[in-house]
Amino acid sequence: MAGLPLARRIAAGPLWLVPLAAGILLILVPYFNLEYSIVRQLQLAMILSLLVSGLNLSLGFAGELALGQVAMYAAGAYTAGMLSQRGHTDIVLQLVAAGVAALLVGILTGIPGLRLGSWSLAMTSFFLVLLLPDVLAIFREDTGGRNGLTGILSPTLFGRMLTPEDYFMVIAIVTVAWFAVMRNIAVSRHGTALRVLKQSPVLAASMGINVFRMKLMAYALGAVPAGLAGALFASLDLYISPEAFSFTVATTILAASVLGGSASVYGAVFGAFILQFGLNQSTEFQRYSLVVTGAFLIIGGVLLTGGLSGLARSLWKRAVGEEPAAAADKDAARPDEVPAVPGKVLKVEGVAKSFGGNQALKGVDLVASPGKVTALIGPNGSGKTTLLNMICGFYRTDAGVIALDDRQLQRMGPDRVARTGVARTFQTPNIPEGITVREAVMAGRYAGHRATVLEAVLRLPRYRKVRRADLAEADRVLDLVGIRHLEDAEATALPLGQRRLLEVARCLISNPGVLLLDETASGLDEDEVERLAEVIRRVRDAGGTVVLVEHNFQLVLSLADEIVALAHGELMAKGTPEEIQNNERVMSEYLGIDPDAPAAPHVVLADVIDGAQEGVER
Ligand SMILES: Nc1ncnc2c1ncn2[C@@H]1O[C@H](COP(=O)(O)OP(=O)(O)OP(=O)(O)O)[C@@H](O)[C@H]1O
Repeated sequence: MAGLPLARRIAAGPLWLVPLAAGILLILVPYFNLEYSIVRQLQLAMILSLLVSGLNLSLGFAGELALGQVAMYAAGAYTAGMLSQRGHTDIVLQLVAAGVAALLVGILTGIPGLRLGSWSLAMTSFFLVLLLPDVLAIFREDTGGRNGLTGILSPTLFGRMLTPEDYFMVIAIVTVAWFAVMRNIAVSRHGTALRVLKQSPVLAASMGINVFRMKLMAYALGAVPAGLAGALFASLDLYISPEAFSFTVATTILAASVLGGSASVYGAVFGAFILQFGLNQSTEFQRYSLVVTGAFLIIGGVLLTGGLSGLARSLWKRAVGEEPAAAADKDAARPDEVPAVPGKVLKVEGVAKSFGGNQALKGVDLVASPGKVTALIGPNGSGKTTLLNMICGFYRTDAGVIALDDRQLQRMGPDRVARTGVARTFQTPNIPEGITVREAVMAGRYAGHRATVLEAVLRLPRYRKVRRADLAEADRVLDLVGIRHLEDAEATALPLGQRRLLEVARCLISNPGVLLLDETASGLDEDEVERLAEVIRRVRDAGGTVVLVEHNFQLVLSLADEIVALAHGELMAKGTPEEIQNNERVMSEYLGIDPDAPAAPHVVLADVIDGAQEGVER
């Protein structure tokens, strides 16, 4: 697809200039002599877009539904209002205090909400909104209770009283500054890590990311713009009351987020402006605001995947004419020299696990060494995946020891196990949406190499150093698996074979002590299996420790240095490929080949295995 020439030219330039220009226009609105009603709607829309942006951080980026933005909005507004009542009218002071107060509310409500897991954050934050009027009533001496907070003084800046025009500019500058922060977070390694978390907490933990801390960070950080919005709102009308923080406002924020596209940075602005101007089109709309909001929610959620920003993005892609990933060059050159992949010794001794009365593993031993491929085979239900999940820390052992070199893993959670050096792929490739191949691979270094969110927002030297290393390492491992030519493609758009190679690259970038490959060849055609086998050989020859859980017996025979065969949760056989091929129990129980059948087994074994394989593969 060729695309439109103008769109291609714009796409080649720095795209961030577009929102920057829009931001500058917004700041300059007071010079355009617009009607008062429009100016007011613009101010309210900017305040709403701050609220929506905060929700997007937890809902759109981290995948956690939280409705508590309104409570943090109120925390910011009442903090600023009460400061003002007491004569502290400086808007910068109020913004800082409101941001901190909202952050505290975010942390305090986020910890129990997230600890309880699944839907509890949505529920706790929902109750927070319902409880708000009562909380304000309890502290009515300070908050004015249901009557609202009066006596808020006009805002000042460094001792100077602000005119309405000045105050518009303050709101616009805060909004533009927050969206610059949000954009820097979204395109940083933290933004990618949040998308990993949204894709799957299991994936995030397997990459060494502390899921709880990451979710809390997204939720609490999302509180900051809500606090800022509260402070800006308090000084806008110089009066606040509980009605401004009602459940209707919570649904408006949610509807604007979904309509604009919650996984997008600037979608918050689209959604907020449409909701703000839409709801104020007529008094009828305002009277039935919940219904109107619901309609917007349905339009955004049902008719538009990814909201308006998702629609804009796909139209833009069509205009620019991006090449689909699958059409890219298939046989990219791979480097002859492979840098070392220093593996560690994985030892599993006497590991047992039962699920209720079902004894899935009954004391299994396994040793995987550097520079070797150790294959784990067995019929369906023999306990391979259970063992893999126990090595990775997803299941606790009932008995036995799992160690990587000298460190015991069996009591660690999955993120700690991953940080110790265990990396894994998944039976179904687990790849986050909305990021490129390069970003998906770089995410594998997130947990092992730190740069704080503040360093990312301000692009400080440590962040830039880590980022440079992320990029260089991504090039290295993408070269190693042979898909570097696809690094700018959308990761989820790759065909299955390349997605599996991407997962291997994402593991390798963390310099794993052991690489666990969970049925990596399933669903691949012959060429793809051969490419995968070549990659595994390269990793092994470079000194990596590889554990291969695989149903493709031919692949296992061609790659493995040692094969461990399980049956009914127990060791059935262990040995070299040759020994396993000659093991009658493996032949009969795993492959269903009758050892007494009249044939010269070694001559026809490959054909027999091929035939038997169809029965084994799922
Ligand atoms: N979370 C779980 N809860 C209950 N039982 C489980 C759980 N996970 C595994 N099992 C049981 O443990 C046994 C081993 O299953 P497991 O998935 O480890 O086998 P497998 O060898 O990986 O099979 P497959 O080749 O089909 O992936 C099975 O009986 C399975 O039903």
